Amino acid sequence: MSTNGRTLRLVVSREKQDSVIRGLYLVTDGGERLAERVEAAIDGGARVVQYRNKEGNAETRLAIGQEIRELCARRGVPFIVNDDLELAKTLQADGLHLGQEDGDPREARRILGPGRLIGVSTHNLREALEAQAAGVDYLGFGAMYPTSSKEVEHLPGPETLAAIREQIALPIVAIGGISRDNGGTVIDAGADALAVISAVLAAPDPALAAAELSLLFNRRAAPPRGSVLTVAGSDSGGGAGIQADLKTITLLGSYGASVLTALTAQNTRGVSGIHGVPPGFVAEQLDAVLSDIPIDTVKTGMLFSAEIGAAVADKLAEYRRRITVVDPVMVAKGGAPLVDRSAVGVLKEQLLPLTYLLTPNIPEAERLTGMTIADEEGMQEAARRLHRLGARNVLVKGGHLLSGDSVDIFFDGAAFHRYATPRILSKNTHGTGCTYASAIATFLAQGEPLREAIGHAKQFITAAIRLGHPLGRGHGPVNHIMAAQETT
Ligand SMILES: Cc1ncc(COP(=O)(O)OP(=O)(O)O)c(N)n1
Ligand SMILES: Cc1nc(C(=O)O)sc1CCOP(=O)(O)O
Ligand SMILES: [Mg+2]
Repeated sequence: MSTNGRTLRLVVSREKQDSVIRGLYLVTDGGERLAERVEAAIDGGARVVQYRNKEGNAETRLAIGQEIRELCARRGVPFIVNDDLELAKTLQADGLHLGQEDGDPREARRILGPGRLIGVSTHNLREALEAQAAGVDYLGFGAMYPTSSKEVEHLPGPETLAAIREQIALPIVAIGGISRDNGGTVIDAGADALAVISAVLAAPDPALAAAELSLLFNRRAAPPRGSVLTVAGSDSGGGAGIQADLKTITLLGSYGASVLTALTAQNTRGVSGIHGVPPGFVAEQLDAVLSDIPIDTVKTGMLFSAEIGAAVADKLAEYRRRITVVDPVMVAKGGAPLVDRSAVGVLKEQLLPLTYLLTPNIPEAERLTGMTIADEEGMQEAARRLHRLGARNVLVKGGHLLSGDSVDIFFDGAAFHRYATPRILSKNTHGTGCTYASAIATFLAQGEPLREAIGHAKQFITAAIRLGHPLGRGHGPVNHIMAAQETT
């Protein structure tokens, strides 16, 4: 592997835990702007790139291969060629991937020489054991699910992967129909890497798609699993804000870091004073954390002013944070305003386009859209409008609608999903929104796909309200610790 002109020999280890074959393994498609999309996927977290080109003449395949080869060398990402041993040699690839009909891996190893990665496509235990005996460095195994990217003859699925896992010591790269919603299941079945074409390269934002898939591997991390940065205000009463966020993140099993945007003198009865943190110091806190600590997801709460909102948006963009849950805090439980009018404008113009999931309650959704929301249909329309304003995904929380179950409406730009739990009548609901959004950010950081993370967080917040603290003379806090014990 050559990087910046220096030639670094790729250290190939066949020990599974030391192998570079892990995480998101991107396989190229035949589309336009391939290098641009591959680089975006690398930005998002792709750790290996396989150049797979079944079309075009030799000259075209070589030219495109050279472009991707140079990109991978520049970014320090292993570059593997599919099918074609000669092309792998010409491009000085870091490895070669062979199908069952693409030649003998032993011969490929002899010709490519030591220190190159050799992988073989397998579809059942016999093929897997044969490849392992032939001394390859990793196995492809598929297809996991039906796919439109290839005519597959075999569909062993994650169940068969789980069944062969214990007999295979090599890294297993699962492939076929893998997406953000099913990738977790494939990892749980034993895959060390997810090979993906269309879920990343055909996505409107390949970097975000790669980030979502890469995050799934935190399912395997040791505790504290995943890291969450909360950017919010301090609630001296401890029930909401940074305090609620860090309790939630920690009690659910992740690592929490925090950036303060404001100090509030607050208790269960309301807010008696607010001091905003100087925007430049909010930016300085964000630099301190994001320049040093590997943060998986970000959750924002009270931003207080337009200047602070702009500083947060600038830093999220600068550090390319893609998985950000934005809880558009506007009013405290007791009715005190927590943002000024200009802050709402910055939230809409600068923060929403950087938002992975927006979690407004009804009043916040009404303020952001100018609508009046009286029922689920209104919630759906609000979600559509907020998605059009730039939020990738929207969860409109129905807690303020006073009838029936507590229903939240999710929209991802294509489909709606309804989360309903029994409504719990309690006055001890201080910090509900902060806690819910932090729980979603935490479960995302732990490698749960978005819709699963929301459902898990909905169960958690419902328990936290049900077990709420009758603390103080006003709205008591939800019960983070007992809810965590019940839902983790
Ligand atoms: C990791 C990985 N697994 C499987 C494949 C499939 O390769 P392909 O050349 O498309 O088909 P076969 O030759 O294996 O039948 C792959 N490219 N990468
Ligand atoms: C290239 C390939 N090989 C498979 C196998 O089962 O060996 S499935 C497949 C297609 C993978 O594309 P997508 O991520 O778009 O489903
Ligand atoms: Mg092949």
